[in-house]
Amino acid sequence: MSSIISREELRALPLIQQPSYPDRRALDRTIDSLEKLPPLVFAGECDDLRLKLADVADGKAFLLQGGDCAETFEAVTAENIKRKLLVQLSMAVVMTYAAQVPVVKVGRIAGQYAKPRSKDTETRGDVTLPAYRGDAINGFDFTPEARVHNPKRLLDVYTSSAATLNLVRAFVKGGFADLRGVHSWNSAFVRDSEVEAEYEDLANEISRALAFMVACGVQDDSLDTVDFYASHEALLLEYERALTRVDSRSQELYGCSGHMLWIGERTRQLDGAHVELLRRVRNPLGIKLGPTTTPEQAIALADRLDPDRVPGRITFIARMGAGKVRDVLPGVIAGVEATGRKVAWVCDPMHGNTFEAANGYKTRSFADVVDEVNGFFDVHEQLGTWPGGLHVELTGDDVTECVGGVNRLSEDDLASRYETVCDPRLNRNQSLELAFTVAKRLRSGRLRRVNPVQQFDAKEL
Ligand SMILES: O=C[C@H](O)[C@H](O)COP(=O)(O)O
Ligand SMILES: C=C(OP(=O)(O)O)C(=O)O
Repeated sequence: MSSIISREELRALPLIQQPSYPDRRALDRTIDSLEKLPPLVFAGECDDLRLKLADVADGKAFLLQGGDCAETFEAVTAENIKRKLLVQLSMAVVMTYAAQVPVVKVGRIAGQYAKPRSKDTETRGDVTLPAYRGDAINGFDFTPEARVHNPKRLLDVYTSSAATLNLVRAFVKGGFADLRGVHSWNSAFVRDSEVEAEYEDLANEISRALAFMVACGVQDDSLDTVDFYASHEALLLEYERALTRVDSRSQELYGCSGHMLWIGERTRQLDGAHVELLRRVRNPLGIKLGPTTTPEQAIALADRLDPDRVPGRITFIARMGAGKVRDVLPGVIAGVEATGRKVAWVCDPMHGNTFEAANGYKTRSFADVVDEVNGFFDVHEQLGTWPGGLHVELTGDDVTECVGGVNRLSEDDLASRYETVCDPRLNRNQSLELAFTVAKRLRSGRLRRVNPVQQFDAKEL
């Protein structure tokens, strides 16, 4: 059984991508407060998600993990939370119905407030200031005051995450996610594209199928609610350590800041502090794998973080880029599979496909995103392994941050609604379009070999 790492032990480890607080005593006071606060999630919920991810690893379910690149405190409003949920529920229903595979729903939500950055500073004209590292650390405004690293923000992360989780739980358990409302999930938006028409057709089909079930006397309460889990990058070691708790049932440790925690591409060093912290907790873990990943690295990470090979513990999130996925991913998958270990393989088609547009906006092309997703499916088809899921930066809003997609956004369009504080997200239409792309690949691939009726579980809709 693992023990909670002490503050001193943690601070002695090789730390990267961490804030540099000018006032260490203020940090300690904040950590004292966080340690006393209740956990944000219950260990049993983390176990439930781990079991569902074991099904993903086993080829029996598909993971949809999505949300903002960086959440902000300002955006914690009922309307924003509702829209984030709606886009993910809509995507999940597209994939579930079209592909007839249960979709495990996990948000990049209620904790995604810290960002690793390529550079410590940002320069505008002749002014250079600390880079914005997420609301957990400093402010987005380009002023010296806002950019100071302030530990008190960690308490705002806690309260914002708690408020978000509270509403998410109320929505998904309180009738908002009732499948019979599938039409209304998108009705708040103007219907202006082919992808929305495609969604409307699918919603009609689902409504007819439900009416048919009712006519046959099938009344299933499990259609009323869904399970929706929270995840974020466990980047801020002081915060994650302070929210580590002992589960009273099992005496095991859990990271209680979110159900699923992931380790980023920049902080997955085998002997680094992030791996050390997360190896001690029992949550399901994501590990980002970029284009330089070797099979040996992936195997070593899995062995270190999951020596007991607990089903559902490890999700490898490949973010290799459209140009590399077909070359690099097969060796990594083959290497890990050859050890006999079962992990969930998930595609993040965002982080390997970022570029700067001619007008200076950081963007991604929807065509590259689709190409990486297709590459991911191609690789799994060739290897006979299960393409277990999708990890995307997205929003339910009609922003203009990624070029292309059904509305054919150009680089000139980016300025009109570029709202992300870090990386560009798919907007609502691009997200739905991607869901249809994935659904088609799922339907035409692995599902040819299984009996869809055996896979169908109404609870997972
Ligand atoms: O989301 C991922 C990283 O935080 C982000 O891509 C870093 O962006 P940068 O290269 O602009 O620092
Ligand atoms: C920083 C992120 O990704 P990566 O570690 O893959 O760059 C992220 O998903 O927010």
